[in-house]
Amino acid sequence: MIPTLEWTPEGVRFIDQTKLPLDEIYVTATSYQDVATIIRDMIVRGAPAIGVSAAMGIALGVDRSSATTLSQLTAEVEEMSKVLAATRPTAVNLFWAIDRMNEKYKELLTTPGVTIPEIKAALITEAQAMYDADIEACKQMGAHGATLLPEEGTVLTHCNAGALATCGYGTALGVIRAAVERGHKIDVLADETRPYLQGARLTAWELMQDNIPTTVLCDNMAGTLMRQGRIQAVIVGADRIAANGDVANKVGTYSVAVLAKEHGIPFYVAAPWSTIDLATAHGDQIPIEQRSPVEVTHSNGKQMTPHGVGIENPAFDVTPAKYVTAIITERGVLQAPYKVSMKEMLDAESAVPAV
Ligand SMILES: CSC[C@H]1O[C@H](OP(=O)(O)O)[C@H](O)[C@@H]1O
Repeated sequence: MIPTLEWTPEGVRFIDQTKLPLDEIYVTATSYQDVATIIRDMIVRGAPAIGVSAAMGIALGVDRSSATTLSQLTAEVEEMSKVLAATRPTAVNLFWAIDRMNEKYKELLTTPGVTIPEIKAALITEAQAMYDADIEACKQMGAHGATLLPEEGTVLTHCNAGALATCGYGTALGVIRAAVERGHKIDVLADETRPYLQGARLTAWELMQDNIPTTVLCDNMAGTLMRQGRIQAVIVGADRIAANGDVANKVGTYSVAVLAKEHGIPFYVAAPWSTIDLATAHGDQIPIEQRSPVEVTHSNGKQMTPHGVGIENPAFDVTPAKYVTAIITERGVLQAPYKVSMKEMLDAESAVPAV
């Protein structure tokens, strides 16, 4: 399994995704501030991965704390949570994970006579449980979604929703992996996904590790290949799914979804339940991260645009629910049009049975 991140006695170790695909370099965070920098600089990225990273960041910060009283420690946990929550605004998994660690901390405080060492150990256990749960959820997602993919055919994906975006198995790429493990003969078209090139650098690298045939496309090629009948399905990840089923994902996803609809190609979203955000009514309310213009003006440190030209660099876009064929979760497949609302499904703690 690809070691996207892991808890070690020295700290939280990450594969440096800015160095892939040519160099496999690891960095170890020894403070929660290190983890925040690693998330902000996209050394680790991907909604589920940054959520668990933040959880481990809080566990690390508490583990390294020199607080001698619970009130000191509480103030420190509040500060860590604020710093980690400020790293990136779109992926709801980040905030879900930080909230879960805070809920665990508050629960621990209600334990009579709880000691700081006991709290330290319990938060490490909680973060590691989230890590294990992510891998299990991705494998369940894979099992539910595999049947939706062609027995034999070409699947397009956008960005990287793979092992490198999670704790090691992937959401969209997890469904592809599961289908291949079940004998489907699938080859993958990976959008390069400018400007950060998650597809060209990360999806291509990780699928080649699994010997899954992969071809990299420029982001302007999918429409033509769809018109030529060369794509049988599209599957992507998500950073936040609003209560009405609108999906925020890497910029360019909306264009692919509209093209898929136009060509009658199924468009699947694979995401854990922790990506569904009932507090956000519809997609236009999802905060879209605006990243540095340098990511667009430069490639490998070489400037490609004239000095002073205007630059747009939204990191995500929103795909309205009407373009989504189904949302694949660890609890089943939510087939559009949704028979019940996301809220009813979450309340029911169960999803529509897998197709
Ligand atoms: C499994 S969700 C991965 C999701 O996160 C990516 O964004 P980023 O690389 O900026 O963190 C992209 O939206 C992927 O679909």
